[in-house]
Order: sequence, then C-alpha cells, then structure tokens
Amino acid sequence: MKGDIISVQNLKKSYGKHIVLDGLNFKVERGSIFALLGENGAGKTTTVRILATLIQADSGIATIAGYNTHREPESVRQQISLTGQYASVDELLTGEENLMMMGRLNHLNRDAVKKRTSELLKQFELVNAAKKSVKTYSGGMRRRLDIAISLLVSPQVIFLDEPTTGLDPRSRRNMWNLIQQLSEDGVTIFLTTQYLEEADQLADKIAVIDNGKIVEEGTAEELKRMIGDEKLELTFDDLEVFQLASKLLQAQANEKERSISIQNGSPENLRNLLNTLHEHGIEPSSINFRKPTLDDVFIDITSRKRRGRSVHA
Ligand SMILES: Nc1ncnc2c1ncn2[C@@H]1O[C@H](COP(=O)(O)OP(=O)(O)OP(=O)(O)O)[C@@H](O)[C@H]1O
Repeated sequence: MKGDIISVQNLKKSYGKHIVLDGLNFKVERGSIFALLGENGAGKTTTVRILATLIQADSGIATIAGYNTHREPESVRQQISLTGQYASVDELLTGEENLMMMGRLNHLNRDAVKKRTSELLKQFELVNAAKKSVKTYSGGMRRRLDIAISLLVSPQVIFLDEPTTGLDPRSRRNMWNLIQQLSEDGVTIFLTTQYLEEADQLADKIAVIDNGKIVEEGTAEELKRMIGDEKLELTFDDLEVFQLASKLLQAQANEKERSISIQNGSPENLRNLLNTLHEHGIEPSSINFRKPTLDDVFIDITSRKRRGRSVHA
C-alpha cells in the first residue's frame, strides 16, 4: 500500500521565547527514505521527538499511519521505533543479552526472542561480537546493535536520528548499506542528518530545515536542478587578478584555489562574464563546467536568505 505514512501540518514548538519549530509542513511516502537535513540546532531532533510522541508540539498536526501523535500516542508508538540518542543499550550486557532482554520487554515469547535475536545478529554482522559485553564495542557496532534492537518488533517507521555522526568513513559506508537494506525490506526510514552527502546517497526525498522551517524540499536531483543544470568555475593563476575578478563578478570565490563559482552556466552568461573580465584586461586561466552538488544547493539557499529574498524567488 503506497501513499503517505507521515503527515506534518503547521507544527510549532517554542521553548520560552525561543521558536524552535515555526510552522513545519512535510509528508513522507510509505516505504521511502526521507531525510530531514539541517545544521546543528535547526530543529531536527525536536521534530523527531514530537513524531515519536516523546514531547508535544504547541500547535499543528502530526500523524503516523493515520494516528495523531497528540491524541493517539499509544497507537503511534506501535508503528514506530526510535534509535540514536534515545537508545537504552546496557553497556554491561553482551549484544545478545541486550537483544534478548529487549525482546522480553517487548512481550515476545522466549522462542520468538531467540529466533529474532539470532536473525538480527546475523543481519547486523554482530555474530562474532554476540557474546562480548557492549562496553568493548566500537561506535559502529553500538549503532548497529541499537538499530537491531529497534527492529525486534517489526516497525512501520524507523527513526534514525543522525545515525552516522561520529563514525569513521568506513563505518559510515557500512551504515549506509544497512539503511538501504532496511529500506528494501519495506520499512519507511525517517533520517535526520547534517551531512549533505548522506542525504544525497540515501534519501528518496530531502527536506532542508533551517530555523524551524522547511526551506526546500525534493529529491537530491530536483534540489540540484533547482539551482541550474551546470555551474561554471573560473580559475586564475595570479592572486591579484583573482581578487579583481571576484570583485567584478560578485560571485562565490575560493581564495585558496583562486577559483570563482558561477551558478548560471549558460553560454550567454559565460559570454557576458568573459566580456566583463575582458573589458578590465583579465582572462581566466581555465574555465570548467560542473554539475551542481547538494553543497551548492545549501550555499544557494543560505545566500538567498542573507540577501533577504524568498528561497523560491
Ligand atoms: N528542552 C529544551 N529546552 C530549551 N531549548 C531546547 C530544548 N530542546 C531543544 N532546544 C533548542 O531548540 C533548538 C533546536 O534543537 P534540536 O535539538 O531540535 O536541533 P537539531 O537540528 O536536532 O540539532 P543537533 O544536530 O544539534 O541535534 C536548539 O537551539 C536547542 O537548543
């Protein structure tokens, strides 16, 4: 069954005078990977906490599988599982013991717990570490155990709050593979992340949150397309020439690389830029076309905001 499994309408939350969520709207399609992307303090964890019924919004409506998080928290909790900062992994127990204990707490019978534990240990590559206490685990192993625990009872939606923060690049890649596998099993994944690359790699849809509002939304490709198909990059051998060129073109400049990035890579724009430079006796040493990255999207959104224009302008 397709359709939206999460719906958020005009969600607001403040702590005193501090507005954390300022009218949040988005929808998540069943079976998809959704990434809420934002910098530290943007409001990602607050959103997850509201959806997971840990705290209440001041106003607005959030539903999961049709259940209202405010009015039907028990039903919502039966649909979801939460990992990350909320995990209750016991350091002194082994990985296997943690799974068995949480299985029993979730009212699974003894045989079902045993079977599920052994399946999960295999799926999450923890068989060799099963009998070791969690305090000996690496960061990546802990995260894997945490997610395994959250899958003891099959949830419809799994919340992964910054699942790779603090992991080394190899563990991060392993975690990405694992998240993709989970998604192939049909579970809806709600991911929060500060990493553009992570959202780009994993998410079917990305919502960019900034100051408690969704400022852009779409697939990674749509977000990239939004700021133009191709960017132009001009480089200069001489520092003084580079500085003069960046003043003239008023574009994003990287002094270390003596390069200037231009959002609009159309032939007409290129001709105009070269004419401007030529009038001042300047020629770039190289001209490259480059497909935009999510980094470009982020820079574009924030620079438009600084100039006080609507993001959609
Ligand atoms: N219980 C609270 N009391 C007061 N302020 C809070 C509380 N919880 C969160 N905040 C504030 O709300 C803002 C958003 O926090 P939130 O944790 O949702 O951000 P985040 O996007 O998840 O960032 P991070 O990546 O740092 O976790 C922050 O400025 C934070 O200090």
